[in-house]
Amino acid sequence: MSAPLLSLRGMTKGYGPVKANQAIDLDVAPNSIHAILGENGAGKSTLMKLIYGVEAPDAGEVFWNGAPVQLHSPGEARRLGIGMVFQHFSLFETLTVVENISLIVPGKKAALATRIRDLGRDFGLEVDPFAEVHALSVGELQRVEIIRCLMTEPRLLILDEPTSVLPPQAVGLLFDTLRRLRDSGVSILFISHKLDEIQAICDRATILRAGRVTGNVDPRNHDAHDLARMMIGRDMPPPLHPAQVTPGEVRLELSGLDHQPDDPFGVALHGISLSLRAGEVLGIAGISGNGQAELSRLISGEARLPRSRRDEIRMLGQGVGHMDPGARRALGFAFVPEERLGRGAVPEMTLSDNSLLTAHRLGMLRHGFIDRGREAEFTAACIRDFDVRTPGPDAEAGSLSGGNLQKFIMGREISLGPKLLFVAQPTWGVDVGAAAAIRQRLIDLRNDGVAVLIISEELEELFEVCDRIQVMHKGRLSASLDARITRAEDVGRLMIGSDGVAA
Ligand SMILES: Nc1ncnc2c1ncn2[C@@H]1O[C@H](COP(=O)(O)OP(=O)(O)OP(=O)(O)O)[C@@H](O)[C@H]1O
Repeated sequence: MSAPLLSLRGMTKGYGPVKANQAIDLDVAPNSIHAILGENGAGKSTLMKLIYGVEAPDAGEVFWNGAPVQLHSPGEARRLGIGMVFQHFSLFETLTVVENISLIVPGKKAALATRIRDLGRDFGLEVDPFAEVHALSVGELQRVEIIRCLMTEPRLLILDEPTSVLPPQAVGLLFDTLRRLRDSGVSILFISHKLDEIQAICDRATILRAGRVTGNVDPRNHDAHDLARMMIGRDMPPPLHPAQVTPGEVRLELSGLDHQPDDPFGVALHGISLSLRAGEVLGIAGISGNGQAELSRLISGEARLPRSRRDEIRMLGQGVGHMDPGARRALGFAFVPEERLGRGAVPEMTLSDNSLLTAHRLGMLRHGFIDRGREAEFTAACIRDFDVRTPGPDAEAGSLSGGNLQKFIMGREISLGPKLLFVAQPTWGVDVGAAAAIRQRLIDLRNDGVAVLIISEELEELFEVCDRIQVMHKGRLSASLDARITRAEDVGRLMIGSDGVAA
């Protein structure tokens, strides 16, 4: 390898008892796309935070072009030439692209707009500098974030799970951009759980397990199975076996639901109809931003209909359109929202207290007092059954890695023993081994007669677990398709609004 652009030696970082990074060595070559992979909680995000100066290491050295450097803040990292694009975008919706960029990059607006157009042309990141941010698609938002980073002329760009927010069609475009960047002299650190993506685009992969480096390979020389084994330390679980189940009574029914959300940037829903029975998994496919968030809020009860329209959403035999989430949960409904922090869990609270939020009905409240023993027992069982990597029930939810928090929330909701379970993005940010386990759990629930509704952007996932699929596009829901006989391309066509299947 040519002299590395960035070298880490012995990087170590602990959070209390958790050894998030232990003596990590890493060399990133110039002009390379370097993957960091590892299961949930392996220490990937921690390592990126050390490189970007967000966190300080307990021990270890950093070399930039061979010279030792200290990275005390993101500002220092940026001055050296290190940029980072986070998973969660930080743009102001009511400002234009160029206005957003001018908040960080100095210069006159006209000159900035020209640079935005030039970078767009050179790297396949076309976006209108004068477009208002709220009107952009997720793919365009990501382009703006990358452009903003490129304007500081980085030599190393860190991308944290960049494809997890993108619809399938946009992934190829992003990869073209990354290749062009590499060829123009920018190295890229690429975090992803998707092994096929890593093989498609990365020249090098460093694998982490439990905070240590367990492999450093050319991913093109290993198949996905090999990489998964290095990552999780064992073979992947065998494929799923959905049992023959005769669906039972209808547990969720929406009939011709129209809805205009309060949010001025929200998507209006038109004539949404679906029917889900006990012992069935129904999947809602679609590119995010087509009304899934609005539909989720109506089903969970976070958004409500007037009492007179309550029968437009029927759940477990009752019209529930006017009911709040607590009243719906009392009927046997459980729900995992897409946003883990803030809606799925309260980051500042312990896992035990987060259990209480939805599981209090399971005998955790007695005469107005919390039964702490019961609460801790329930939480410990979720942690054990769903392989949540954390010191224990007293850990704060915000201290868990993204994937482990997702496993915890899934575990909590499944442990409620619901009759109707609704999950948005069940395996978002979850590593391959844990994702397979979660999908198996969903199928087991179905086999046990639970009605399961899933919203997911991952078509493969939907085909793996669903009996039927409906596709959301511009606030409308397609007719129901039988997952066993429908082709992915047909769903793909409905996702972009060109109707290739007879509804
Ligand atoms: N601020 C914090 N306080 C306490 N523990 C933390 C903190 N940040 C991370 N950890 C712990 O450090 C370990 C590594 O977490 P990290 O977020 O780096 O993992 P990751 O590989 O990025 O996981 P994922 O794929 O789930 O995002 C985990 O056990 C996590 O719980």
